Amino acid sequence: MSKAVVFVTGNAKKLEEVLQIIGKAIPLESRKIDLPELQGDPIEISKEKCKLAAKEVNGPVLCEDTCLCFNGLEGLPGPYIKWFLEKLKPEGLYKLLDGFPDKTGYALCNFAYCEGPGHEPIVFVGRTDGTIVPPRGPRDFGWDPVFQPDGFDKTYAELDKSIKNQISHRTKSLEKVKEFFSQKNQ
Ligand SMILES: O=P(O)(O)OP(=O)(O)OP(=O)(O)OC[C@H]1O[C@@H](n2cnc3c(O)ncnc32)[C@H](O)[C@@H]1O
Ligand SMILES: [Mg+2]
Repeated sequence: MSKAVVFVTGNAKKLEEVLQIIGKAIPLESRKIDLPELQGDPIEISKEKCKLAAKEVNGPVLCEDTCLCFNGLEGLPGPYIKWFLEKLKPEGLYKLLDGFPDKTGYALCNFAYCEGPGHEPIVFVGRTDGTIVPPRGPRDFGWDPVFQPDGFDKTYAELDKSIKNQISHRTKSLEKVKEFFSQKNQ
């Protein structure tokens, strides 16, 4: 019998969303491990992160790395959003764009799957475009208060969770992950 896939993250809110989105489509175990915050290209970061996770778990793993990219800043903060958010808080993220007329941006979620140590990870990209706005809504998950997805007049934080989970960067990436597992298990 194949080993269960372990989803590795140190972020409880991420895990909560992942479980809501995938339901029973993929039987997952989760493991709370704080993986290093790597630098570089988002795809490469998620691959390297996944290799480290596979080593820790010594078996098949899924992990993901999330970016918030500002078009006015050529894609930054991107994979460094965690530190920007931690230091500047949601207000400061919006203020970063002072002097930059383009307030558009996108949320990126790159899931990566690795069969185990020594295997090359596969990456599944999910992207949702939107606008960076002054913070509105609850503050319980990251930069949700400053991201207003295209086609909505509410931020991720203000939207019902069920709506966020229909349109989010994470959902789009996980749709590809689900497709991959359904092919794999045929
Ligand atoms: O252990 P991992 O999975 O790496 O968890 P993390 O919290 O370190 O997550 P990332 O390295 O992917 O950094 C992404 C940052 O963006 C935040 N974040 C991730 N997904 C988000 C979402 O859907 N909405 C708002 N903020 C999000 C998260 O809290 C981090 O501050
Ligand atoms: Mg991280």
